[in-house]
Amino acid sequence: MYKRARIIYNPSAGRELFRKHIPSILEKLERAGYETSCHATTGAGDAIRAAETAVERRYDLVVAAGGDGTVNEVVNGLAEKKYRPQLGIIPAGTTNDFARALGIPKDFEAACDVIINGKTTSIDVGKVNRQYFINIAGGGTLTELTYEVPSRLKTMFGQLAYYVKGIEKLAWLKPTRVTITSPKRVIDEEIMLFLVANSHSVGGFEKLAPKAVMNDGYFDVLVVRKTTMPEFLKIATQVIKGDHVHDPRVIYFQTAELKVTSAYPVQLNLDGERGGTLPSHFKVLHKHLVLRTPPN
Ligand SMILES: Nc1ncnc2c1ncn2[C@@H]1O[C@H](COP(=O)(O)OP(=O)(O)OP(=O)(O)O)[C@@H](O)[C@H]1O
Repeated sequence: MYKRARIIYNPSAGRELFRKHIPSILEKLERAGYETSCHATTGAGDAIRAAETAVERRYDLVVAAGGDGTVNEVVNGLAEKKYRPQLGIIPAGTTNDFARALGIPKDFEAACDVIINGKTTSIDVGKVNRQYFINIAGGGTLTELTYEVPSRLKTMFGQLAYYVKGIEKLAWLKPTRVTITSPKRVIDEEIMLFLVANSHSVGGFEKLAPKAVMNDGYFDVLVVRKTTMPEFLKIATQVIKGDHVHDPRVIYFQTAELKVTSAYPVQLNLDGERGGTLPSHFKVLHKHLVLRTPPN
């Protein structure tokens, strides 16, 4: 019996280089025994629909080729369904945090080899209200910076655009009072931001949530309490080594479930994309998706 693979790619992702590699990627997958077809996404939300269609058509494998935004949309198209094809990732975006956390190579061909020859790993998926995330969710003023960089600017300057915009945005970071309720603890105070991580690698920081494991059934929650801006910047510099989790202004814990509410309109960010506003109910869906990952 032959197998079928659907490549869902974002032609505008990253430096728009993926399209040129399609013939060789198709060849590789066909040689590995997959009858393969492609879907080029047309705009926001299209990868969700494409993934839903791949479920209906009973594909064995869905390959998400793009950045974290595309991977997030594909996950949103698969996560709700009873039958879920396996997921492969080709990191073709500006930000490929999730692929990096999994150790998937940046080279398209090498990433395709991982899909073909790698192992299958069941990983947790985060559910927040009616949406899903695979890498990280966050709330607070700082997390708004990711969607304020126009797409063209990102194509030209890549990651650099984030940092320039990020520095500008830091001045706008405002503490907000939120209530975070998990089975073991309640936090009710003014905070700078909160992060709910499934993996340890976010925004190029390998140790943002140092204890996070993608299939342990838990989120790693990081809360930065109200601080002054110089203090906040000091915490930010500690992130490089993972020392921030020991800072008294940082709360770090693991939980499979939490609720976050606020009397103020706090924006949510899911895998770098806009995710609505609080209140939010976060739940781990343990080992919910099967991914193709590098052998070690
Ligand atoms: N054909 C298209 N043209 C423009 N935008 C698109 C197209 N297809 C999808 N998109 C949008 O592009 C967004 C970003 O995609 P993706 O993450 O794959 O790339 P990226 O280069 O890493 O960008 P980002 O860093 O913003 O995530 C997606 O959320 C999607 O809504």
